[in-house]
Amino acid sequence: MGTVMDATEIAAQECYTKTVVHLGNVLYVQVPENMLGGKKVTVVFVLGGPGSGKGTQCTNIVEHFGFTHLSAGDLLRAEIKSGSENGTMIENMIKEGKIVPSEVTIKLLQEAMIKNENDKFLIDGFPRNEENRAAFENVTKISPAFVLFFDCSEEEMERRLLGRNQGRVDDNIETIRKRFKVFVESSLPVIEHYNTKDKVKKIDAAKPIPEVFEDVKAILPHMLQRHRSSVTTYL
Ligand SMILES: Nc1ncnc2c1ncn2[C@@H]1O[C@H](COP(=O)(O)OP(=O)(O)O)[C@@H](O)[C@H]1O
Ligand SMILES: O=c1ccn([C@@H]2O[C@H](COP(=O)(O)OP(=O)(O)O)[C@@H](O)[C@H]2O)c(=O)[nH]1
Repeated sequence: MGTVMDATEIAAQECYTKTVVHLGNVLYVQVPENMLGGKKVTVVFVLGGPGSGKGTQCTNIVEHFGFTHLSAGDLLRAEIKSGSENGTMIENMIKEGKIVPSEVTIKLLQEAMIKNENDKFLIDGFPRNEENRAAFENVTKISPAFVLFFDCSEEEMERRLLGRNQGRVDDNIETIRKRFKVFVESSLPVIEHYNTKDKVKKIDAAKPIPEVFEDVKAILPHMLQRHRSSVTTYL
C-alpha cells in the first residue's frame, strides 16, 4: 500500500478545482479550498430581507462563536463617508434600493478580510444577486461554508425598518418597497442557488430576538462541523 496523504498535504497542493487523487488504495476527492491571499478562511453568508434581523443576530454570533462580522451595507456606507470617488454613486444606489456594482462591494469585502487576522467571517447582506455571487466566487475563490437565511414576512420587516431609527436614507416607506422588490427578484435566487447545493439553513426570524438566537445557536456548530468534514472526502 502506498503513502496516504492527509488533508493538510492535499490542501497544500493548492488545487482549486475538484480533483480525484488516487494514492495507494485510497481515493480522495479534493474539493475547492477557501483561500484568501494564502490564508484559509471560513465564510458564512447571512442573508434575508431588509429588516429581517441579520445585523442583530450577527452581533450575537460574534460574541458567542468568535466570527468577524462584515456587513456589506456598513462597508458601503463607510465608503460614502470616507469621501471616496465612488461615494456619490453608492449613495444614489442605496437611496434607490439598488444593488451597487459587484466590483465595488467585493473589493471592500476582500480588503476587510485581508486586513483582519481572523479566519472566520460572517458576510452580512451579500451576495444580493446572482452576479454578485458568481463574481465573488470567481474573484476570491471562496465559496461559503453555508448560508444562514433569516426568513420574515414583509409586514414584520416593514414595521422593524420604520422603527429602526438610525437615520438611514433608505428606511423610508418608498425605498423600503423598492428593497423588498429587489430582494424577491434578485436576492432570493441566490438563496435558491445555495439551497440546491444543500448549503442553506433557514431560520424563522419573525420570533423575538432571543428566540431567533436560540435557533441559531442550535444549528451553527452542527453546520460548521458538517462543513469541516466535507472538505476532504475519503471514497
Ligand atoms: N427578532 C426581532 N424582533 C423584533 N425586532 C427585531 C428583531 N430582530 C431585529 N429587530 C429590530 O429590527 C430592526 C432591523 O434589524 P437589523 O438587525 O438591523 O436588520 P437587517 O440587518 O436584516 O436589516 C432593528 O431596529 C432591530 O433592533
Ligand atoms: O452587497 C450589498 C449590500 C448592500 N447594498 C446596498 O445597501 C443597501 C442597504 O443594505 P444593508 O444590507 O445595509 O441593509 P438591509 O437592506 O438588509 O436592511 C441595499 O439596499 C443596497 O442598496 C448593496 O448594493 N450591495
